[in-house]
Amino acid sequence: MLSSKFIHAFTRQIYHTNLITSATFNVIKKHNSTHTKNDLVLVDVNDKTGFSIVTLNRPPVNSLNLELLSAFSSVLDDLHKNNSRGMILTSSSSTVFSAGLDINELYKPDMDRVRKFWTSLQDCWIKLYGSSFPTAAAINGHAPAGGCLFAMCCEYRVMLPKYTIGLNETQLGIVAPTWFMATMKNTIPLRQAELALTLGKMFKTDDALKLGLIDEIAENKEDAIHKCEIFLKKYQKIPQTARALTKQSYRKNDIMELENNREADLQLFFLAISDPRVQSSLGKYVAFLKLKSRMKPILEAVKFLKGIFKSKKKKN
Ligand SMILES: CCCCCC/C=C\CC(=O)SCCNC(=O)CCNC(=O)[C@H](O)C(C)(C)COP(=O)(O)OP(=O)(O)OC[C@H]1O[C@@H](n2cnc3c(N)ncnc32)[C@H](O)[C@@H]1OP(=O)(O)O
Repeated sequence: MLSSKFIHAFTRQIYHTNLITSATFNVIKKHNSTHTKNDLVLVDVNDKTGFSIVTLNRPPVNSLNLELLSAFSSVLDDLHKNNSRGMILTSSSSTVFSAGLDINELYKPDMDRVRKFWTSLQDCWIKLYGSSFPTAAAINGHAPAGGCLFAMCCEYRVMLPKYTIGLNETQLGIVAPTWFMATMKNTIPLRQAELALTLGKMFKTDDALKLGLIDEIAENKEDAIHKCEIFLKKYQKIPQTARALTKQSYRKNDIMELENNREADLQLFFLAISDPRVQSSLGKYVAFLKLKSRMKPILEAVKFLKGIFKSKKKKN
């Protein structure tokens, strides 16, 4: 049975897709520009196609903190209100799509802030996974955990070579929420999803393609965006309402599961982050990331010297 909340959402959806006229959309087209949401999320509407390129812009790695999630949630609202023709999600970093949740929000959290943080994450997932407009991800860098989640929420994924993507939570000693798992189950075969989730596996671009976790590989960011546009254009001939309702029907059980249990999900999250073992795992992980970051110049120097040594050996 559909909850009354969801039926309302559907009715609203029909209202939006049918009754928001193209005149509304033209207003946006006329004022076509790059909008910013505190600079953390950039929105660029393409005049010709009507597609919005939404760029996550929180250097260095687009880790999802409360402010970034709030800005993204508000962008998703705007796209919905403006009856967007389609969205392409990407990143301003040249090597990272998104590093997932900001570990600093989870490690020794302030309880008031972390409540808002988790609620914002729930909001973003519900809005993105259930969006009325079609979505594609141009994955121009690594996409672990929450980064992979947002990419999987989109209906199409194009990724650049030699990066990694996956839900790696178990490797951090944490459990991905059921709605993260549901999103993966909607993307790759069930058995593969179970293995990927329990192993916390990160897939290289080629393997992600074989698995169906991504749909295409692109040469560079521009090519990825172009491929996403080709995908979105396929919907131009399909009546909007039929497309939107079909997508939402397909995803409604997962969405309703969270919609109906948001407080319980929040309490489960509180329970997890209050567990000393989880805090200890997160503490070690924060330290590991910091050490890895500091070691980078040394590792790069070693790599450089190895290269020189190899080429000298070849000459001899
Ligand atoms: C607890 C209850 C249950 C909750 C359920 C939670 C569900 C989802 C959880 C998550 O999403 S947890 C996040 C998981 N993310 C990761 O494991 C990714 C970690 N990061 C990386 O692997 C790498 O940073 C990268 C993304 C591959 C990029 O590598 P690169 O070499 O380009 O950059 P780094 O030098 O590693 O990092 C730069 C800088 O960013 C900091 N940082 C990286 N990731 C995060 C993060 N997720 N949160 C916060 N900060 C992050 C890293 O420490 C460096 O900082 P500085 O030391 O330079 O200050």
